[in-house]
Amino acid sequence: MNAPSAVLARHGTAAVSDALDLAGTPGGLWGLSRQSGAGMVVGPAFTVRFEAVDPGVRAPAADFIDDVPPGSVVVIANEGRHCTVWGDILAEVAVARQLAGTVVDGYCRDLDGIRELGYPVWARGAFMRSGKNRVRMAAVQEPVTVGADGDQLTVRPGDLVAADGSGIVIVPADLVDEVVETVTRVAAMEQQVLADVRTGTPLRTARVTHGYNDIARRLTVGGSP
Ligand SMILES: O=C([O-])CC(=O)C(=O)O
Ligand SMILES: [Mg+2]
Repeated sequence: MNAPSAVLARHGTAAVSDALDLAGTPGGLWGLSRQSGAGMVVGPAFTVRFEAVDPGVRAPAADFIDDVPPGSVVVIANEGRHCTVWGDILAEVAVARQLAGTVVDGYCRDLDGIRELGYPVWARGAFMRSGKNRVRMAAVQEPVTVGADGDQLTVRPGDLVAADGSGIVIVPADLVDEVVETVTRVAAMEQQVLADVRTGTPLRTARVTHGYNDIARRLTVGGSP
């Protein structure tokens, strides 16, 4: 894990999201939640895009996993289609390759096996219907569009993916240094608020003292309320 990833990994996605709000950039990936694994995962995105095939057209399972560098987070754009593009065989290879985790804008299967492996996966949910002959891999390592309900983001190869129990945040590669600096300040401010309330200061006072709500002052871009 490189230095910026290690800093972000010390904080949660909430602090990273607040830092992106301050940068005026939407980063939260709507509609996906953790399916397996634990803790905070941070790593550069390795992107994969799937497209639907017409009925009757043969489409084999996608072979990309052997090319993913260790430490990466695989980000699979499957537009929430009702078929899977991730399962326990892929997860076992991912563990062996020391990948950080997988984010599927769609569904995964073999979830019990993936949980036994302890491999971190985020997805819209679990569903067992195969993607074979329903979707095919259309691109790897190109920008992809992900997110449900029209609340979408572009993820570019090498953007940092940070994910925990609250969901996934995408940090654009050119904002990593700024976000690392801001997230450290956001987390320090929250620790000061907590320290004050633990010694009896009313929360409203502690928030004013430490500028808790200033965090929203540049929240002007993107992200549904
Ligand atoms: O076809 C899939 O969705 C992947 C799969 O089951 C596996 O990796 O075990
Ligand atoms: Mg399987």
